[in-house]
Amino acid sequence: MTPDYGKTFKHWRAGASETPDAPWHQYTRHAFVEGLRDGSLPHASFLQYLVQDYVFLVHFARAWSLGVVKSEILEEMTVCANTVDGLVNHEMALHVKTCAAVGISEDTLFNATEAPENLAYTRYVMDAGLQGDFLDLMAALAPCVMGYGEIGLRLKAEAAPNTPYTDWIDTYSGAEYQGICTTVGGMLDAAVARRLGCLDASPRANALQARFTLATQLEVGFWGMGLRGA
Ligand SMILES: Cc1ncc(CN)c(N)n1
Repeated sequence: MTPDYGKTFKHWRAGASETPDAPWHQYTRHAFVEGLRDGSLPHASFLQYLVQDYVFLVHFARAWSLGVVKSEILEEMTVCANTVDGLVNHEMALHVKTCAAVGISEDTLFNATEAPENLAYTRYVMDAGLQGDFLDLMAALAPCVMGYGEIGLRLKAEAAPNTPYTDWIDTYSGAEYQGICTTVGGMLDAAVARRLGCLDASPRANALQARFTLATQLEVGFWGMGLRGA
């Protein structure tokens, strides 16, 4: 079942599910994800993904901070600031703890060299926010937030009992992360209504959908990097 993260996400998700190659499906059902689910993902692949993902989250926290800058009202600012807190102080704790257990320090994580797929994704999102307005930024950020929420919930329900990746699954299916998805989804609906009225009828609908779909494709590339090795 698709989680309810608001009607804007539902609309964009549908838009990324209708094209022949269905980027949303490729993202949320990627072989990397299925490897987390059934436990077949090699641990070395998981670790090198986590190292890249730590750096990814540093840049995503920067992009959500840009959301504070581009907010028009305090409620938007609050959600963006709380999301930065969630990324930096909670989600990244998974990466730090898992990597520390195999001797990878936080310093090593912070200074890791970015893989091209990582660089492309994070800088695309940052550029969407710098070049565009709050909604351009949110359309590029939404697949990251909600996609992992959707994946986390599905894997929580479907994971093999002996998968070694339960910490990862619990992080993204847990109340804290799910709360962020729901709150961001609600804020997004209000932000769209405030700026565009009805999303469907807006002349910006296609451009925003294109941003969401491209960010989804960049998520697919990120999983691919994880499987291949950075
Ligand atoms: C690449 C990627 N996309 C999304 C998430 C979830 N915040 C993440 N940690 N990494």
